[in-house]
Amino acid sequence: MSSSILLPNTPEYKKAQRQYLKATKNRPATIDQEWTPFRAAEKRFKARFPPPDLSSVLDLASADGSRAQEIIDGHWQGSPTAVESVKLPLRNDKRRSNAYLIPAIPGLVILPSFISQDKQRSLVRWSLSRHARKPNDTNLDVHYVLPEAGLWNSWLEARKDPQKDVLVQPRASGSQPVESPPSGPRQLVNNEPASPESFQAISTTPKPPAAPSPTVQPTPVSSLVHKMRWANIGWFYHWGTKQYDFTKGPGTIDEELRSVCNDAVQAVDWEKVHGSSTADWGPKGPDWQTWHQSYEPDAGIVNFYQEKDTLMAHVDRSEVCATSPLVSISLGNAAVFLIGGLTRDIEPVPILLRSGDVVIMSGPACRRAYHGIPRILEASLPRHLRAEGLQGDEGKEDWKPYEEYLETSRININVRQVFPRGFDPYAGSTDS
Ligand SMILES: O=C(O)CCC(=O)C(=O)O
Ligand SMILES: [Fe+2]
Repeated sequence: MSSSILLPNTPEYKKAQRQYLKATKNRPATIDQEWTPFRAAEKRFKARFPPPDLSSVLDLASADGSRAQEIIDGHWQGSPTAVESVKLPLRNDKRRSNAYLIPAIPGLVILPSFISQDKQRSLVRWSLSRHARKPNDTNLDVHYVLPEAGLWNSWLEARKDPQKDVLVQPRASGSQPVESPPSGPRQLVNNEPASPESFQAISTTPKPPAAPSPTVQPTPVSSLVHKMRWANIGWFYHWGTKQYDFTKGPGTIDEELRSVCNDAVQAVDWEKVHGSSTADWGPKGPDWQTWHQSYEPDAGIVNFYQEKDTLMAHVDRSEVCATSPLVSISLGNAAVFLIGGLTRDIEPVPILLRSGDVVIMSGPACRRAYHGIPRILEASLPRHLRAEGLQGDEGKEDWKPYEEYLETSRININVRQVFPRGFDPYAGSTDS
């Protein structure tokens, strides 16, 4: 898709207009009155027609002269003043860059362009080639017998030799019996927020494996690669119960990723973020004073978005620690991020996230705030993620498949700390 959808009188714009008129012809005029403010915002930004107006979207990059080219190439632009933000210099930072606090969402910290261009490319490679494969679980594992080398690495081979674009077989095929969910009464999904008190109950809740779909068809590597939606990081997440499955062990956290997340948490002066907090931090009180020592990521997810994908409003409440920093890294195409409050009835704040931006969600108010991604901003891939943007010839050919994939994608690496300081999951208690 090209950026011409933004220009009236282009064939793309007119086509989107026709599709819109057709789709909305029979829609009752009052339909939007039933939507919560969060839902209404999602609808607004998701719309293909008219293309969303981003003037209400906070775009911190547009106040940064060093990102001017990135904004021009990325087509879409918000406003650096659309939402009130407060500049906070980073600690021990030679580049003299800043974090930004959003007073409407206490505990939300944005670090624009925190990840260098080199590091962005390295994290893209890590996500696709090294991480989204065994032993890490992906959305496709339950349904397909994925290639041993990992789907992405098989795709790299298939690009060079079409003979290698083999059919990936469904799990529920041939003589294999289809696994069915355990018999007996259906388990209610307990989506109560996790906490140290509920840890025992969470650990012992049965977590039956999901059943492979009996309807999926053998699918070539070349098309399955675009169906990858997520890959698990660290502690194993059980989607059926929306709880971590601690019986499967802690998994590993990649050292490069751990160090990026740690750098981000160390760069923030937490006293300035939470020093005057009046929020309820739970029975043990605020813990932000220890984050520079105690922050230790141990779980998370890599999200792979294709252009039309969205992530609906949700709260990540499965972590036993409900306050520690959640570090979220944006790579590839830009997106609109919405974050509101404890219910969907609170009007969310829209924020434009570009490749290399880091968002930290911390403290009780922010970690329990509804948030989501209603829009991937198509055609916004920055030049430094294109082969032509690489210095010299070295690595250009090698980068091409990543560029091609990113052209229509966004990757988000969302990293969490499940346990509070001093909590021993095997003893099931906190030292105090
Ligand atoms: O893609 C993003 O920026 C947010 C992802 C997210 O909220 C999540 O994975 O829980
Ligand atoms: Fe989330």
